[in-house]
Amino acid sequence: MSAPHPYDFDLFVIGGGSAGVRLARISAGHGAKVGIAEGRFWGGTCVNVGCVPKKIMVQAAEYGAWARDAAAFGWTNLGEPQHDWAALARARDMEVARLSGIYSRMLAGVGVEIFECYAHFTSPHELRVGDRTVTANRIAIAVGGNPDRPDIPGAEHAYISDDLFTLKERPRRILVVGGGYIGLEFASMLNGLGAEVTLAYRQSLPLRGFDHEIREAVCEALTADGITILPGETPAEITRNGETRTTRMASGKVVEADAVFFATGRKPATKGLGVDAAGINCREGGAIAVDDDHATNIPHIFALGDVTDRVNLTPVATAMGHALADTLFGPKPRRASYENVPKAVFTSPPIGSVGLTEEEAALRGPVEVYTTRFTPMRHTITRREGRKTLMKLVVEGGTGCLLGAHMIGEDSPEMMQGIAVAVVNRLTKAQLDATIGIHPTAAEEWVTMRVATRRVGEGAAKAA
Ligand SMILES: Cc1cc2nc3c(=O)[nH]c(=O)nc-3n(C[C@H](O)[C@H](O)[C@H](O)COP(=O)(O)OP(=O)(O)OC[C@H]3O[C@@H](n4cnc5c(N)ncnc54)[C@H](O)[C@@H]3O)c2cc1C
Ligand SMILES: NC(=O)c1ccc[n+]([C@@H]2O[C@H](COP(=O)([O-])OP(=O)(O)OC[C@H]3O[C@@H](n4cnc5c(N)ncnc54)[C@H](O)[C@@H]3O)[C@@H](O)[C@H]2O)c1
Repeated sequence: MSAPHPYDFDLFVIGGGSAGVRLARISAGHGAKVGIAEGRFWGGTCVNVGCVPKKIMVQAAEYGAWARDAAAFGWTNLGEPQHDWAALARARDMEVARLSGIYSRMLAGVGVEIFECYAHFTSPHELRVGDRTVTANRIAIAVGGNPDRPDIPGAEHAYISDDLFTLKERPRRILVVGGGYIGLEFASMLNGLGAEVTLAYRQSLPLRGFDHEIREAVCEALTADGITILPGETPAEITRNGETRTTRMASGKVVEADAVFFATGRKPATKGLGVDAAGINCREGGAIAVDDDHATNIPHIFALGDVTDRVNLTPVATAMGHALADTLFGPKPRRASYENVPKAVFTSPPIGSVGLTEEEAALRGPVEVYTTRFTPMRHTITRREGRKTLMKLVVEGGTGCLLGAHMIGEDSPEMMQGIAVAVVNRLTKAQLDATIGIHPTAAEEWVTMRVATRRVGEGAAKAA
């Protein structure tokens, strides 16, 4: 499609991660002339230093536990499993390289012009891309974010999440700081791979925003797995003596470890992007401010994905990229929804969640809560500690509509994808009840929780 304007491209995308690649690929498929710049790695955070290598390492950790469990099922001559970190790193890095290669080839395949360098604005329609200057009718910022490091003395002695994927060997004693997704996933996985792990976070419970009962249950599970949990702790200083890092907390508590990981959040990657040269407004903290169609205050410049700091998950970034491409170049404009985004935390056991928590729902009006807690069949045999599954449904009083579903237990992220369809579409508890279970599974509990565990939110004002 030839461009009816004087610019080099119909669309130029800055950042070849989850959001940018999808936006560029679908836009080109609609016939737009598209360019994309990626300065570090095709596929972005998710493919290279996020979801993918993390999940491979989580799976590696599971095998150790399963090998230990196997004796309970009659397997013999197994011995104590030993983990080879370098072998895992090789397998992981090969898969990451394969996927990253697919991303760049996919773009070239649909005619997107790819630039393997950083880009920055020189004016609202012009970018410096490596040693070239390009112009575009529309520009999309999809530069993602970078790990943040608390500003404390000795912070340089700690690792950030990216560093996990280049470590040559597993440290023996590890302190993980942060009670969010990355803190919990890293603590659980590194413990499963044989490290002695301490997890410290500021609040009394981890995973702010998740259902309270699930937050309590994950602490029980991680503790049962041998992780030392330090709630209410914030690091104040790190000193290094040889390979030992000594972290002094604000409370005065001291933790010694061979490695400290900061998992204290991420910052939008807007530094050096030249947002001022284009006149783009940022929110406090650096995230780019956008409207419901991902337009910035400069109408032909868009931003999407983690750089907007809304729901920082890969499927959200890709959904927004796809919707924006359809809106700008497709036959029918559309928006993807930030409502009821299903979430998973890949701890052992993992967490799956969608919709309102019990606490959020109870603020809006009367709610029925259905819960079940049980030991899954596998662990009635292994007798492994801390393996209890918790499943809960949050149901609107009166209408019976499903408002939320939350679970900690094996396979919960896999199950939650299906349950999310019910919650997103406001199916009712009665419709779940009318669905026949699959036996014997843990998943059948979703359709067999008959009696409400409790009713809450009776006094709350019904939300408009
Ligand atoms: C350890 C970890 C685990 C995660 N696990 C999960 C998970 O299990 N599930 C999930 O849904 N999400 C997970 N996430 C979050 C997920 O990775 C992000 O939400 C997602 O990658 C965001 O996509 P994005 O396109 O906005 O940004 P990114 O994927 O970060 O892509 C941005 C790209 O822009 C490039 N770039 C930056 N500046 C420039 C510039 N000036 N010029 C050119 N290129 C530039 C960067 O190099 C990068 O490749 C995880 C994140 C981390 C850190
Ligand atoms: N399974 C998944 O889908 C998955 C996995 C990893 C990351 N992610 C995404 O990446 C984002 C970033 O992950 P994250 O875990 O870094 O961030 P997060 O926002 O989830 O958690 C950050 C944690 O660090 C704490 N913190 C912040 N500053 C601190 C300080 N100075 N000292 C001590 N603690 C401090 C916060 O209280 C919080 O507990 C997540 O919010 C999520 O959107 C998703």
